[in-house]
Amino acid sequence: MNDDEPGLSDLEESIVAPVVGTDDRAYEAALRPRTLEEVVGQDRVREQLALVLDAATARGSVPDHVLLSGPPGLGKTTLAMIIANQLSAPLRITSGPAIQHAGDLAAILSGVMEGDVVFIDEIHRMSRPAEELLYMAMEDFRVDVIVGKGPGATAIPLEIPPFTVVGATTRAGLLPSPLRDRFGFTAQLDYYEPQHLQQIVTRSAGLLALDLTVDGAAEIAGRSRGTPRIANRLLRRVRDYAEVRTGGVLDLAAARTALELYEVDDLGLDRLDLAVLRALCASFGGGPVGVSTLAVAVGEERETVEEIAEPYLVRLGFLARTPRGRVATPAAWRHLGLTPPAGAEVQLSFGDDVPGAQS
Ligand SMILES: Nc1ncnc2c1ncn2[C@@H]1O[C@H](COP(=O)(O)OP(=O)(O)OP(=O)(O)O)[C@@H](O)[C@H]1O
Ligand SMILES: [Mg+2]
Repeated sequence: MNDDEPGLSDLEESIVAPVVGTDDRAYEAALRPRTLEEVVGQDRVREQLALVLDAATARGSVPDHVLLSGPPGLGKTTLAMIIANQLSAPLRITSGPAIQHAGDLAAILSGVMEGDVVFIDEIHRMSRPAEELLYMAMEDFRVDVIVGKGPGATAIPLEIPPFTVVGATTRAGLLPSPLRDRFGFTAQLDYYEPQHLQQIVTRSAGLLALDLTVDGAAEIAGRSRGTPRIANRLLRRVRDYAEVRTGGVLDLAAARTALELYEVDDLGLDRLDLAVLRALCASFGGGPVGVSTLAVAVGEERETVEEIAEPYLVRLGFLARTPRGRVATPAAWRHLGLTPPAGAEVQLSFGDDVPGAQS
């Protein structure tokens, strides 16, 4: 995992964290859709991808390189596996952090066979020299293998057969544009609608042979923050509860009680999210307040507040990052059962998303 990214241990502990946790892995393999038809939601991406793959198959050529971009847990790895599956092609899996030297990538690419799919997860974390090698391989199907060291080193060009790179990134903005430009197709994954999440947990319940009712599924979906990975994780917590307390029926009451027990509220806010909102409204009158001050008030690192709690609060329209600091919106006050002060609307006119705004 990405040890260098702040607050990750907190992320993994949290039940509503979008990133993969240790107990997700075993389940995810079983719950992953294996074909495009099984993928729920993301209709546009699914149609576009189907077209790219079908056209290549019809032409008897390899498809364009594909970049999958979007927040954690929305299905990038799933789609990469499906691409290889639909092409009946072997999938070679690697990741940006694993490719620190151009030679690491050269070693992988020099073993590629015609039509292989090379999946590079977290592609934005590759080293610069490796990126440069990748451009060339993607465009010209050629890599320069460096033989020897220092001034005597020579580059031996090596042809590689046509293949397809599937890159995945949570931070498309960090990809240098020459690399981005070499992908013929970019799929931008977006957060899921509640009805799609409901379909996803219903499907997962079927695969796990669970007795999940329609309203139970809707309840879990509503608390899943638009993210299939979270939906599947909440489903497992509700299952635990149901097995022990309700004889195995995952209905609305079981879902509600279980998720309240795990401190996931009806919008999917957890303890940290609520602590941030409460501090902002109750201790700082709704702001503006600097993020560092806010972090101290909830007893967390600034990074934890900024990267774990805030993105979803901003997405919900509960918190605004203004040049003068963080501000609670009237919706946030109301979610806490508080009355927004007069003028809460006015404060928002400072702007709504200024990353790195005053702290
Ligand atoms: N469209 C979907 N339909 C059904 N299940 C899905 C869908 N998308 C994702 N999932 C489920 O969510 C889980 C997480 O998806 P996946 O691992 O593909 O996310 P990711 O985008 O690769 O995340 P990360 O950025 O952390 O690598 C999968 O195991 C799968 O069960
Ligand atoms: Mg992934």
